[in-house]
Amino acid sequence: MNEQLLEQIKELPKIDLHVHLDGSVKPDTIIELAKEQGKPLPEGAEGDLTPWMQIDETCTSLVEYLSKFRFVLPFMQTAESLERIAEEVVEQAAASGCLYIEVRFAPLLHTLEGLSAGEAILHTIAGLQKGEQMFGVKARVIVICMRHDSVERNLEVIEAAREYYGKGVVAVDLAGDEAGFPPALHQEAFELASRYELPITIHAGEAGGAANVRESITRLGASRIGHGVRITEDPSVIELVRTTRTPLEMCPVSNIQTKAVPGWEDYPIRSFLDEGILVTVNTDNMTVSGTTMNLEFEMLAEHCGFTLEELAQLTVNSAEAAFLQGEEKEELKAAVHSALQKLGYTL
Ligand SMILES: O=c1[nH]cnc2c1ncn2[C@H]1C[C@H](O)[C@@H](CO)O1
Ligand SMILES: [Zn+2]
Repeated sequence: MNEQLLEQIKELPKIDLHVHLDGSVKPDTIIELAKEQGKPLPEGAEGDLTPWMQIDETCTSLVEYLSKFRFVLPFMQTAESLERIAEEVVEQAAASGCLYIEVRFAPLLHTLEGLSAGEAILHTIAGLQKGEQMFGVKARVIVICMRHDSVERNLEVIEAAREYYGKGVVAVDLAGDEAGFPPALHQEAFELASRYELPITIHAGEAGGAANVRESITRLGASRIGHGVRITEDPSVIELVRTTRTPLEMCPVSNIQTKAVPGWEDYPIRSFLDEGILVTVNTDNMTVSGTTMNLEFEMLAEHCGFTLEELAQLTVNSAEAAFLQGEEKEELKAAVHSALQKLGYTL
C-alpha cells in the first residue's frame, strides 16, 4: 500500500466509540495479574498469551468469537485489575492517535469476587480518568447489559449505570449472543433506561438480521447501533437508519472475523456512506480482534480504497455520533480539521 498514506493515517486523529474493556486487555497484563492474584493460568498457557486471547482466521461465528472472553474474566474481578486494564486501554488508544474513546463493559461480569455492579463501574471510571491524565485521551464509559442475563439482572445494571451517568458513564448497551437472544427480550430494561434519559446504543445486525436493527431503534430506543452491517438485507431498515440519522458503530476487522460479512469485497461501508448513513469506524476488541484504530483505517484504505479525506470524515462522523455535549463534539471536529490541514488537506 501507498507508504505516504500509511504515514498520514498515523498522523490523523481518531475516535473509538466501540471498544470493549475485556476484549482489549494486554496479554502481558494477564500474566502479571495471575501472579499478583495467586491464580493459575490454564494448562499450557505460558509465555506469550496472545494465542489464548486473540481469535484467528478459522473463526466461524460470533459465538465462537465470544468464547475468547472467558480467558480474561477470572483476572478482572478486583478494583485494582479494572483500574489497571481501563488505564491501559487509554494507553493503547493513545498509541493509535485517538482523541476520544467510549469504553464499554458489562459490570455483572466483574462481580464474581464481591464487587457490586456499581463498584465495578466506579473503578473502571477511575482507571479511565487516570489514563486520560497520563495519555491525554478523553475517555468515557458505556455500561453493557448482557443478552443472556435476566430482565431483573439487567434492571440492576441500568440502575447502576444511572448512578454514574454524567460522572463518567455516557450510555448503556446490550451485547452478547445476538442470534440466541433477540432485542425484544430486553425491552423492559431499556424502557427503564429511556425513562432515566440514558442514551442507548445496541449491538444489532451483526449475528442477527436487519429486523434486529429495526427493533433496537423502534422498541429499545437505540440512538446508535453497534455494527449494523446486516441492514443490507432490508432496504426499509437502511431507510430507517438513514432518515433517523442513527449512527452505525462499524467494526470492520471484527465483522470479517465473526463472519457478519463474508469478506472485504462485501464490506458495505462505502455503500452506506454513499446512501448518506452516519458511519463510524471502531475497533470492537483490540486484543481479541488483534486490531487498533490505525489498523482499521489501513484496512479501509487497502480493501475499500478510502482516501485520507474520507478517513478524516469518518472521525468527524464519530465526533458527531459521540455521547458528548455539543460543545465537546465541536472541539473534537475542530481538532480533526486542523490536523488534516497540517497534512495539507481539507474536507
Ligand atoms: O462484537 C460483539 N458482539 C456482541 N457481544 C460482544 C462483542 N464483542 C464483545 N462482546 C461481549 C463479550 C464481552 O464479554 C461483553 C462485555 O464487554 O461483550
Ligand atoms: Zn461490540
